[in-house]
Amino acid sequence: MTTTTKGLEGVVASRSQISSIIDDQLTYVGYTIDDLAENASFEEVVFLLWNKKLPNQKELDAIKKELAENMEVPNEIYEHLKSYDMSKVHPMAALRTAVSMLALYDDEVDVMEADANKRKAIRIQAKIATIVTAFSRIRKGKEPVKPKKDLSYSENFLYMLNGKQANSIEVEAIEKALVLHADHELNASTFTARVCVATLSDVYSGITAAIGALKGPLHGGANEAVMKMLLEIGEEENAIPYIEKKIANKEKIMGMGHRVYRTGDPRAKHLKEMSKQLTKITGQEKWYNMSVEIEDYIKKNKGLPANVDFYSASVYHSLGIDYDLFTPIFAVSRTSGWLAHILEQYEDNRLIRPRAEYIGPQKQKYIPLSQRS
Ligand SMILES: CC(=O)SCCNC(=O)CCNC(=O)[C@H](O)C(C)(C)COP(=O)(O)OP(=O)(O)OC[C@H]1O[C@@H](n2cnc3c(N)ncnc32)[C@H](O)[C@@H]1OP(=O)(O)O
Ligand SMILES: O=C([O-])CC(=O)C(=O)O
Repeated sequence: MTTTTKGLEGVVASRSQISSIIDDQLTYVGYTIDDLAENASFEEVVFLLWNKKLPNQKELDAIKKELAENMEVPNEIYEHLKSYDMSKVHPMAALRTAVSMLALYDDEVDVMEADANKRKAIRIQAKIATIVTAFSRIRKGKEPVKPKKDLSYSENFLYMLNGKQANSIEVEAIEKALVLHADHELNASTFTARVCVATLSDVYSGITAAIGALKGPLHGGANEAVMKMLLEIGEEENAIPYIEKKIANKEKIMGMGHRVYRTGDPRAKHLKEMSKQLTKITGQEKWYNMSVEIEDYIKKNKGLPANVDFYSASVYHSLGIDYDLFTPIFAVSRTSGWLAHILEQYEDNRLIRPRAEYIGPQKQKYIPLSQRS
């Protein structure tokens, strides 16, 4: 064994037909993220990622119907969510547990045939939106709202979150955010999902593991951290002194930098524009202005670009969403990508098992407990 690459940087660990990042351009099955963000619905993207082709009208109607019809979750999940001490539970921890729990109510959980796995994919994608929104309502002392079969995925998400039908601006924003976050090659949580199911473990295990990986602040958890930072800064004039202090203390600025992108994250410009428009509509321009100042400063002084998590923070905040729900919303979207990768992994599976370079002590002699200092 020779080379070790810390963090597996630059290591190509899998082949995939789902999404690519080439020369800082992101595509899903060869369609640019710009094209999809401007034109595609979330359901179209889900179909695309799972079937490697865009749906025709009949296929789109079918997947929309299947998702809407499978959104309800077993009562036991609601009861479990209601049993938590909400002052202590992060929604990503609740989501991780609830998705794992869903497996207990799926009769096909260990049926490993391709068709059964696709049916489970629909059920998980449908139900994850319900779990996130139910958690949010329950902790506010409200009853969960049942999904409506005639609403789209994004409409249902907002309907279940707020208990009323969303306006077109809100739906458009969530739809675009879901499209932008759906897949991203072999990011940490997707790799986690693939490693998990490559043991031939079930789909629910793969998604549960992926949620755990997304939760961390170096990955999906960064969008929540960005909003906390903006709130801590408070006013535009505090932004640069705050950032300068962090940089002087060698702290990282959340939402900045990326393992793969060098010139910029192609999703960030869409979220930046959304942030500009939404903060204007809602009279909260300071979050956008502050974000632009920070982005410019970090680009100039550290050469780092904003990533997908940076402007999504002010987008979700201007929609009135609690900041600890930002990463769960990322998970709702990314579930579509995780599922695509899980299905792809099963199609041509081999156990994923790299090696470690041992750098610990060698040839030690066992010392009996009584002789140890
Ligand atoms: C959806 C997503 O997962 S997108 C990423 C979300 N994560 C974040 O936004 C967290 C902040 N960003 C980071 O921590 C990193 O940029 C990562 C984890 C995204 C990528 O990291 P890596 O490629 O592993 O870079 P690494 O962490 O090794 O940093 C390399 C150098 O850049 C610096 N750096 C990287 N990101 C940042 C940042 N956000 N702020 C300040 N400095 C940074 C590091 O301090 C380090 O500097 P040094 O060489 O002087 O020690
Ligand atoms: O690809 C990565 O490393 C992180 C990322 O941007 C994502 O998962 O969307």
